[in-house]
Formats: sequence, C-alpha cells, structure tokens
Amino acid sequence: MTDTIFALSSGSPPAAIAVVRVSGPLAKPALAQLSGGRAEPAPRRAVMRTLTVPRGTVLDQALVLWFPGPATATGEDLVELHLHGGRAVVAAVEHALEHLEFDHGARLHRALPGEFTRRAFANGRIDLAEAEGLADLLSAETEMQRQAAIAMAGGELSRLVEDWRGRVLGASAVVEAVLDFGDEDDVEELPAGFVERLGELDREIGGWLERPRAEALKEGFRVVLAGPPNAGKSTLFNALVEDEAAITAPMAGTTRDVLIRAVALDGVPFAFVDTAGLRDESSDAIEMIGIDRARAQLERADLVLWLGPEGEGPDGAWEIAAQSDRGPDGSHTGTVKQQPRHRLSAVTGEGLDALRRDLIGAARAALPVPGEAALNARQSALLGEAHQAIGLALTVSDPLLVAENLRQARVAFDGLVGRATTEDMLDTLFGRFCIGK
Ligand SMILES: Nc1nc2c(ncn2[C@@H]2O[C@H](COP(=O)(O)OP(=O)(O)OP(=O)(O)O)[C@@H](O)[C@H]2O)c(=O)[nH]1
Ligand SMILES: [K+]
Ligand SMILES: [Mg+2]
Repeated sequence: MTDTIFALSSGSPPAAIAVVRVSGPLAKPALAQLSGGRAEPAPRRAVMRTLTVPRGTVLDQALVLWFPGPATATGEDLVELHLHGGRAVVAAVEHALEHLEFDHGARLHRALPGEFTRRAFANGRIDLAEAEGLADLLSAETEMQRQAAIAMAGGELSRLVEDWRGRVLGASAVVEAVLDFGDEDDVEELPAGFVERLGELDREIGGWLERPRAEALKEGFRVVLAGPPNAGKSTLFNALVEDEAAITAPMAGTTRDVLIRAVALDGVPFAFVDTAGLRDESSDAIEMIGIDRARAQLERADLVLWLGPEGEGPDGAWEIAAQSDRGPDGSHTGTVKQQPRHRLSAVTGEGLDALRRDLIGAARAALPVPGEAALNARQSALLGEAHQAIGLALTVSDPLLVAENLRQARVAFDGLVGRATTEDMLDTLFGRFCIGK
C-alpha cells in the first residue's frame, strides 16, 4: 500500500486561507478522524466542518473537500482542507495530521518537494512533458514564460508526440505486413505513399527541431552592451534596466566586472549585460581582466549593442550612436557614425523608446512563439533521435532495417513523454517543485 502524504499546498502563512492537501489511501479515514467521525462529504463539494483533534480540542472551522481517486490530481484519494491561514492554525492541523493513528500503526507522512506531482505522474494523470510544463509554470516570471509553460502543462507537446508516435506506429504496421507476407524470393516492396507519408513526418519534426528552445525563454534574450571606455554603456544599461545598477563616471575604465540584469520589457524576458570598455592597452591589470570578460560576453550574446566605432563591432551587432545630446553622430567619443541603427541619449531619453521597441521585436522573433510548446534540451535531444531514426528509415531499402529504425523512433518518443524514464531524471525534475506541489 502506498503512503498517505500531506502538506501545505498554498503559500506560506499568514494568509487569508491555507490549503492543506492529503493524498493516499488514508486520506478519507484521516478526514473522518478530524471531523469527529462524521461521514465524508459528497465528492468534490465544499462543506464546512469543525476540525478537532480526536477526543480533543477544536483545530479550526474549515472548508473541506473530498476527491475520491483515481480521477483526482494525484490519481489517489485526495482531501483538501481550506483553513484559516494563520501560522498557528496550519501548524496545529499539520501536527494533528502527523499524529493521527490508523490500523496497524499506520501514519501520515509529510510530503517531499514535488511529491504530489510525482504521484500524478506515477499514476498516469500527467505525462513527463506536462510535469515539466508545470514546473516551468510555477517558476514563470514573465508573461511569455507563462504562456509557453501553460501550453506545455496543458499537454500541447504530449498531443503532438502522440500524433507523431501514432503515425510511426502506422508506418511500422505497414512494414511488418510486408515482412510477414512478402514472398521470400521477391524483393519486398513497400506500398505506394509510404515514403511520402514518412517524408512528411520527417519534415514536420525537422521544423520543430529548428524552433527556438525553451531555455531561451528562461534565460531571456541576452543583450550585451559593448564598446570603448566612456561610450556610455553603463548609463544606457541603467536606463534599459530602469535601475542605477551600474556605476557610471567620466573616468575611462569605470566598469570592470560583467553586470547582468534580468528584466521583462512588454512581457518579453531579457538579460541585459554591461561590460568593461574595450581597449587594447591599460596599465590597470584588473581592467584588462574585465576586458577579457567583456570579450567572452560578446560570444554569448544573442545581440550586441555596439557603442564603438562604426563597423568595428561583432557581426550582426546593432550600431548605436549614444549620447546624442552631446553630438548626434557619436563624435564626442571620438567616433562618427554615418548610419547608426539607433541614435539615443540615455540622459535625455531621446531614442530610448525606439530602441526598446526594436529590441522587443528582435527578441520576440528569436524566442519561442507565445502559447506554443517549446522544446527544452531533454525533449529536443530525444526528438532529434526520433528524427534521425525516421531519416534513416527513409534512406534504407531493406524492410527489416526500416522496421528497426521506426522502432527506435518510437523509443525516442516514449522517452519524450516519459513512458521510459530513470529514477535520477525523475528526482531532478520533481525536486524542482516546492513542498505541497
Ligand atoms: N550628456 C550625456 N552624458 C552621458 C550620456 N551617457 C553617458 N554619459 C556620461 O559619460 C560618462 C561615461 O559614461 P559611462 O556610462 O560610465 O560609460 P561606459 O561606457 O560605461 O564607460 P566604462 O565603464 O568606463 O567603459 C559619464 O560621465 C556619463 O554621465 C548621455 O547620453 N549624455
Ligand atoms: K566611464
Ligand atoms: Mg561602464
């Protein structure tokens, strides 16, 4: 018999309401003990109950819900206690739950982080892609992250994989039939349309693999500000993150460390990166280390805002003529820009909105489409395996090899939605959740 677990599933008290969940075979008897032996309420109906310690004091007046398994969030019998959200109330109810006694000395246990969700997965209530989406949803901080996570948690990827898996299964059945009934002396022929249909699937999956990845949404679109000392990088950085995060000063070589700030512009996640001014020589050893770090950041950028001499920035960098209030072409810093993408002053604010809009557009184009499923590294690797196997199935002619490659594609799909998983992987995933989830 599985354990019965309980945990506070709402935020930390004090709060108006605190929801304690109990999941497992002892959920119903636990509720009966706390409500003085009264029968459980009708399923999925909220009722008021006075909760008391067995033969003891009143704990709380609570709203109580009874969800008989298996059609519940965890797939087990589930009880929700909506308590008054005071610290002492929650502590008293948790203490009471922990000390309830059942037949054969059975007890309830405090849930581990993610244990409710893990049970939902173990009982087939959600698959792995949905569980990953749920973890992302709970950690989503920007609107774009939320929309991607809700698509995953809602099973969008799972449905896609189910469709792909079904099509591969169909193709496998065709090949098996050819293998079963093929004349041994003849070259076995796959029926017309087989290759076309598999080719279509191959292209469809290839298209998904080329889409922006989910990690890009978590880390944000990485914009690195770079250029020579005193170009105004830190001043622009502060304006973009709307915080006096970086020190700015008229001395060349003010910034040494790499400074990173995550902000959302219009719901789009960004990571802005301020760097040391680039110059070949400095007598300051620490500044030279900063310059090395700045160069390393250029490699990791999704986009570089280049505040240096025109054409001398990295490929694809946006030419910025900064400090336009001191000279529109950047000439005050000793460089002249003929065709900057943006002309702006972080001091007067001129041109800043245009830059923000441009940045939001660039980030949207590079990040997953809101509301559509985006693959994470694990999912992408498995889908890549399926894609490779399907590609091979298309190139080999021996039906036996076709069948084997299609089988491998199915194995990869199974891994994607968690039909085949390892304990380590599950520990890592469910460890991301908090207690009570
Ligand atoms: N008038 C005016 N002054 C600016 C503007 N941006 C920066 N400055 C000034 O220019 C000087 C250098 O600015 P910083 O932002 O420190 O330049 P930086 O590129 O970060 O310099 P380093 O960190 O040394 O590489 C400071 O005195 C700023 O106040 C601007 O748009 N207009
Ligand atoms: K400076
Ligand atoms: Mg600086």
